Amino acid sequence: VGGPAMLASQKDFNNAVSQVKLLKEDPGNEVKLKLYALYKQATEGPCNVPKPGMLDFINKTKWDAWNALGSLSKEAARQNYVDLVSRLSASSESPSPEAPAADRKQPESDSLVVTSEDGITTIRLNRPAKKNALTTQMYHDIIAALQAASKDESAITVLTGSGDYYCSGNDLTNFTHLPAGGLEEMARSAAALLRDFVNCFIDFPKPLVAVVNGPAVGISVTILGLFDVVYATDRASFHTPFSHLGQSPEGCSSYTFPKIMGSSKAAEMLLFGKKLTAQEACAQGLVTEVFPDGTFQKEVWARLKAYSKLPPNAMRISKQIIRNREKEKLHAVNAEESSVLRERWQSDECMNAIASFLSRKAKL
Ligand SMILES: CCCCCCCCCCC/C=C/C(=O)SCCNC(=O)CCNC(=O)[C@H](O)C(C)(C)COP(=O)(O)OP(=O)(O)OC[C@H]1O[C@@H](n2cnc3c(N)ncnc32)[C@H](O)[C@@H]1OP(=O)(O)O
Repeated sequence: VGGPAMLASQKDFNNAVSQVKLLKEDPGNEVKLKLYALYKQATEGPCNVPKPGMLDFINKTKWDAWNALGSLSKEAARQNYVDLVSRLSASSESPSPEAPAADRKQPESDSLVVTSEDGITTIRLNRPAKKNALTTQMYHDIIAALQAASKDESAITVLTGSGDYYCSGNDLTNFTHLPAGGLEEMARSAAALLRDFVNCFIDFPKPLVAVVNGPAVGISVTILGLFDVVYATDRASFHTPFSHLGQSPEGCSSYTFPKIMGSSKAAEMLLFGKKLTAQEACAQGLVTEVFPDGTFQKEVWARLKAYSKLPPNAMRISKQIIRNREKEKLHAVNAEESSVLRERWQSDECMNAIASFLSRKAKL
């Protein structure tokens, strides 16, 4: 993964502040409140003034919006302000401001489709012929999509798959393109990518929902412990065959799974690769709710559309309260899991398992 994207400069910010005054359309109170909060955060940092009294309604609303930005850095607030103003300027000139993901940098390949509609940003794995196995490019594109979604106007972000599978995990051919530095270099760069990828889920600030439209394997299962809600079709299954592949758990599952389902159920999945049905995963607490396949899409999207109308700041803040105290621990777990896998990927056990799959001798 390349370095962080360049953040907006003070000059960009000043230009955006002037641009706001030239907007042709009134952006409405909610957006004005967001602009106010980002401006305060960008210029003064985290909210540091006493909360106005209950009856001072206007100032209290402004204070709440500023305070909701928590410890967002001045630089990130400046960038968010510039992004918001540039979207507002574009939409006041464009005839179709609601065009899905119009202002979003689209993924590099068609294997990932990102859309924004009805307050929901949807990241769809779109490689159905390969059961949505994750290529190296897809990891990069998902990272970029999550970073964009964390700053966009949507209230909720969803990850789902196209076709009959949710995701068959890491594309095992990722390990067949040996770089000049050989196996060691490949394992090093895979571990760095894995770590960045999982960090994005740990840090994601808005409600994150998995719409599991079919069987899920490997890393697509382990990261579910970092989602806020997981809806599954009754056709889904949940499989983490790490020992079969000579690998070890990732996605913080070595920590989240024992916490969610207790250590012996977690061990059955993570050590012995026991595949869970959707109902079993729900009973273990990994899945929030299971729906009949025939009505899955209709029921889930109707529910998500209703949830996306809830006040977005309240949802963000509630997520922060629920997740923040765990973040440091999760980052440490992610670092450890990635470094253990770096060694595993150089082992004979792992190489033989991958070779077996690729030569069509083994399937899960
Ligand atoms: C140097 C940088 C590298 C960066 C890498 C980043 C590293 C991060 C890695 C994090 C660690 C992740 C771990 C995991 O996710 S472990 C799990 C890995 N997944 C698997 O082992 C699944 C393998 N697939 C199967 O067993 C079966 O395909 C499956 C049971 C999923 C479906 O079986 P079914 O019979 O229904 O369908 P097919 O097998 O015919 O599949 C259709 C085609 O899709 C291809 N396929 C499916 N899954 C994968 C996969 N994971 N990797 C590669 N290819 C996959 C399959 O080969 C078929 O292709 P063809 O039609 O061409 O034959």
